[in-house]
Amino acid sequence: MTERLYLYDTTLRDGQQTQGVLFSAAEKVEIARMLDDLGVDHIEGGWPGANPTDSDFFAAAPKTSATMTAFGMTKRTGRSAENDDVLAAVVNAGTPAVCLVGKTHPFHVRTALGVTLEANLDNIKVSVEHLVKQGKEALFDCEHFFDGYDEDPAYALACAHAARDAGARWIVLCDTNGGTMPTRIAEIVRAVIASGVPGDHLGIHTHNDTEQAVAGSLAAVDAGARQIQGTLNGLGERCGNANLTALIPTLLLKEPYASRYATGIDAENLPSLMKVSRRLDDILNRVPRREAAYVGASAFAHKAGLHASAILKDPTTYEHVPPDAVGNARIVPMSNQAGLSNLRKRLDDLGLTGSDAQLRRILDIVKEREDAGYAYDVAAASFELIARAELGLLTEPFEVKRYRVTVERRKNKYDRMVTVSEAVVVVKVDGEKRLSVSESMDETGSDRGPVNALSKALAKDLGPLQDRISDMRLKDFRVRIMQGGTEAVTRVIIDHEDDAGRRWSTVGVSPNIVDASFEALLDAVRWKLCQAD
Ligand SMILES: CC(=O)SCCNC(=O)CCNC(=O)[C@H](O)C(C)(C)COP(=O)(O)OP(=O)(O)OC[C@H]1O[C@@H](n2cnc3c(N)ncnc32)[C@H](O)[C@@H]1OP(=O)(O)O
Ligand SMILES: CC(=O)C(=O)O
Repeated sequence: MTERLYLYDTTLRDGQQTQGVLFSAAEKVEIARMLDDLGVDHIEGGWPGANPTDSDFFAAAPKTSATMTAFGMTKRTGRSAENDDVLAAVVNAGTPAVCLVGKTHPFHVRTALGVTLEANLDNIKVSVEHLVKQGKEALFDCEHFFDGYDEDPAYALACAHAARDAGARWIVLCDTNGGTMPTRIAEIVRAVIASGVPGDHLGIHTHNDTEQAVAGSLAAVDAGARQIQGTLNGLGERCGNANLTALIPTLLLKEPYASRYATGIDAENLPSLMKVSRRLDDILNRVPRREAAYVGASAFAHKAGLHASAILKDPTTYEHVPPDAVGNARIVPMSNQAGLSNLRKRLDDLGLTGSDAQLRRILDIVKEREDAGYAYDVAAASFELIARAELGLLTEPFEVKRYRVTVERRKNKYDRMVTVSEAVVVVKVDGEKRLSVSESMDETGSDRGPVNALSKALAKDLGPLQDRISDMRLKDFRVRIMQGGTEAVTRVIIDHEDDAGRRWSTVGVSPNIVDASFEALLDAVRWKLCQAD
């Protein structure tokens, strides 16, 4: 008989507490949809009232099968729950569930809140009762529970019971500072269950300060907790939270969890995990962690000769789960054979074939260029151009003779200082030179920057080819400085789409951001023309 384990995602709240992470409301909506498609049970959307972005998100929160949850803190001492404006903003966010954090460690009650232990207990009780009265599913995050339990078990338990008696559906034990060992987490979870909080009302929320957040969560489950809180890619305050991107496959694929528990994640959905993880990195403009468990690019990369040779005989020799179970792929980077196998598959998908010599040449070019900073896994259109060129299947219908971009700060006709970029591109089509000039101003008079000017100039007049590129639209532009220091180069990835619904990505690399951008823009036009061919 399988028991239900519940997954509570806090990417949009604790994940947003990661240094350097700042989601827009629209990005939060996209991430919430991804989480919902994945199948988590709760989505903690943020703290309504704490900042305009979180308030905007809740005002237009997407409809989800997962329970959308607003986060906040217990009411402050000296006012009623009804009159606490911070609590009111959380309760009024319109979510079916609310999770409130409260202190459970006497040291924090005295030092951080500066109130008596009794007043804190009353704040917990009254705040949770207030949620229940409003018809909310109430969750109570017991902040610093494990450290609090070690100082004063009776008080930590009293806080958990105050919330439970007030009607909280979930009592979530938090290892807020992330320093508790998994064995101690298990002991304390067992003690909480023995005190009368049933395991199917107990959650675990761990931080990764000793790189054991996932282990701590599993220890809590082994001890009887039935809700796990975590984040995609392990985002979160300081060193992060329990990484759901690692926990989810472990729960679905590893014993004793796979046969003992059911989660809301459909096994058929598991292969979408890698895409979800990459999309989050993409939104954050972060380089995906290659060594990430299950979803990292290196998670199934077999570099050592001994490993590579055995893998080709039977992949289970060096793989603990099949890579496609999580949407990942096997890579054998040091083996020519394995490299060619991968390449053949990609060319096959494009309806292309070539000789072994041609394929080896393509492989060498890709490897050399990736070593120089190109990234063909996220720029498939640029890869296709390399492959077509080497296979003799690419015609170049125009040639770029030169281009120039200038950036000028000047007064406009309303006597306001504005920045304007101007781009000039000279191309040769059918033996005829064509010069195009474009500015970076859009129709509203706003400056769209030098790359926009360059893009418009390049696509402005390709003479007889113009009709074939006129529906191209630049959708996204991502810049990353690679390597750093004096060796730094800039990598630019540009996404385009067209009226046929195609979306394609191209890459450019150079020490100069304008050159890198132009290379990516040029590849985009060349790819579009070769599709039309
Ligand atoms: C463990 C966690 O990760 S919990 C989540 C923490 N997340 C965040 O803090 C992000 C969002 N926070 C914010 O935007 C702001 O801190 C706000 C809007 C919530 C509050 O801002 P401010 O009113 O300016 O207060 P400030 O942040 O300086 O201090 C927090 C206040 O809450 C009090 N407080 C902290 N925890 C609790 C609690 N569980 N219940 C009641 N009050 C609490 C503190 O004692 C402090 O009050 P004080 O200034 O009277 O001592
Ligand atoms: C609530 C929370 O994020 C913590 O205690 O870590």
